[in-house]
Amino acid sequence: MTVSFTKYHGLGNDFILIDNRHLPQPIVTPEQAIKLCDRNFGIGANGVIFALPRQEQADYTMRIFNSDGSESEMCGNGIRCLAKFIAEIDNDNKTKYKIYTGAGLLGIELQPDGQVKVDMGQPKLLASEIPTTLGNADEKIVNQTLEVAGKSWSVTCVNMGNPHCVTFVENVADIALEIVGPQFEHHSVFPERTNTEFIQVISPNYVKMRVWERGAGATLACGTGACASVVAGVLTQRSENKVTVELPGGCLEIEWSTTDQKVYMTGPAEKVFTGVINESIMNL
Ligand SMILES: N[C@@H](CCC[C@H](N)C(=O)O)C(=O)O
Repeated sequence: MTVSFTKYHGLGNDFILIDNRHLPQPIVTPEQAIKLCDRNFGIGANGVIFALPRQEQADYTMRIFNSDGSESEMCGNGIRCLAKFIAEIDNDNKTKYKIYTGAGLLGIELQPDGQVKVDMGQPKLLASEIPTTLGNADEKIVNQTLEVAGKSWSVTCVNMGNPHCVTFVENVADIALEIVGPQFEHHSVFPERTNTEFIQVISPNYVKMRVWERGAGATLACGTGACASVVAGVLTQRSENKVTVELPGGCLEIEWSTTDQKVYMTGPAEKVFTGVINESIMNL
């Protein structure tokens, strides 16, 4: 069995895109995804994304496996890459798509300057929705204390389809990501693990972010994480609702709309190369 793929990235958060239009289930298994994401023995990526047949009123369904083989409900940088990939394989002049994800039906717009704008939906904020056992199930987790790696952190939790734990710090450069990141990810208060964002507020509409992703580790950018961070910034009165988020891979423009309470993300997505996966890798 041979499988064709296209490699894309959104601010250095990189993905293997698979045309899965003919089948409702991913044609690559989680075990194969781990191998494909390996930077030495595979193609190298933070995850594998599938363009699956439509569901409900969507044009397509998106699914994503992280580089550790776990599945996520949603991926912000990935959905921008998927939109460009779909435009390429459909080869039409459409600029608007509806994509069904684990966060529901999301609207995407390819903009004339090459950027992609995504309606990321409304954030979920209750502890039971994150999910986290920090605090009561029916309350928001805002500025709550969490002990991680022998230190007390003030955290705010946001679900953007996937779980996020946001913490504001003096200087993101000081965070020992490889040490604290895994301890947040696997903390017992997060039954489905968590993505963790470390945020330094430069001004009310400009923040710096570093991220430790569930199932992928330190990445150069995380779209859902940038959205969660702006929501957390508003909830804790540290930022405005329209913010430039600077990540190691570049900047995303995020707005938490006061009109429809949805989060809007605008950023780039770039094709890198196409290829065919060797049969021996698929057979593991
Ligand atoms: N990088 C992504 C998020 C990918 C999924 C995440 N690791 C998870 O398991 O929830 C983004 O850009 O949002």
